[in-house]
Amino acid sequence: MDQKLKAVVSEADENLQVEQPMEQEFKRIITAIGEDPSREGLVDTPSRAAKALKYLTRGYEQDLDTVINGALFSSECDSMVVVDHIELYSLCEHHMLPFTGRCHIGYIPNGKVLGLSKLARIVDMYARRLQIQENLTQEIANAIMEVTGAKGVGVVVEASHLCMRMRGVEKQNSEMKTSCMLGSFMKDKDTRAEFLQLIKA
Ligand SMILES: Nc1nc2c(ncn2[C@@H]2O[C@H](COP(=O)(O)OP(=O)(O)OP(=O)(O)O)[C@@H](O)[C@H]2O)c(=O)[nH]1
Ligand SMILES: [Zn+2]
Repeated sequence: MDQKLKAVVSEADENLQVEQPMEQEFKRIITAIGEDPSREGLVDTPSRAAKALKYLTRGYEQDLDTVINGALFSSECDSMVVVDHIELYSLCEHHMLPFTGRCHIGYIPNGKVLGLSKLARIVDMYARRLQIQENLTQEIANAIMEVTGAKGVGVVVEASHLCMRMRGVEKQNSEMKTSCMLGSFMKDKDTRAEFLQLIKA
């Protein structure tokens, strides 16, 4: 490639980088809040912020099949399996501010158990999207039911929302607790009680 063409291609590359839509939007936001996006400390901020937001919402690029990666194993186990205190980081869909907390999962297998880490990966896949906590809880439970065909699934999420702490009503200590019980966890109160007891312990 001759020098002139190289220069044109390199300039086009630069423009392409600058014109990444999310970066452009962050530049506009920085301007809208009264800051100068060209000042030294902020020059790279639009691209950093875009990268961070893409990371925080990477769940949109994932699907259940890829996340599970075939880690579903035959098992005779028909007792409750509980994995608790799976930390979660999400963004509330109303303010796009973080909510963070823990997810507790229980299920009763029906011939198949799921790779342990995959429960946490399912939580992440749905948490790393714009969410409300109620839907997040339900989506996690439905996914586990769909993938394992379990006799029952229970999911409890406890989370603290920055939109309630840093702004708005500014309540620092309240947590939202949501649950979704499916199959035997819904129908059988002893199963539900066993699950709730296990996650309390
Ligand atoms: N149910 C539910 N509500 C949420 C969640 N995250 C944020 N919210 C609420 O969404 C509501 C949005 O209410 P609006 O009145 O439209 O927005 P707002 O003026 O910013 O509300 P305030 O937060 O009360 O200042 C607020 O009550 C938030 O607390 C969530 O995960 N679940
Ligand atoms: Zn919010």
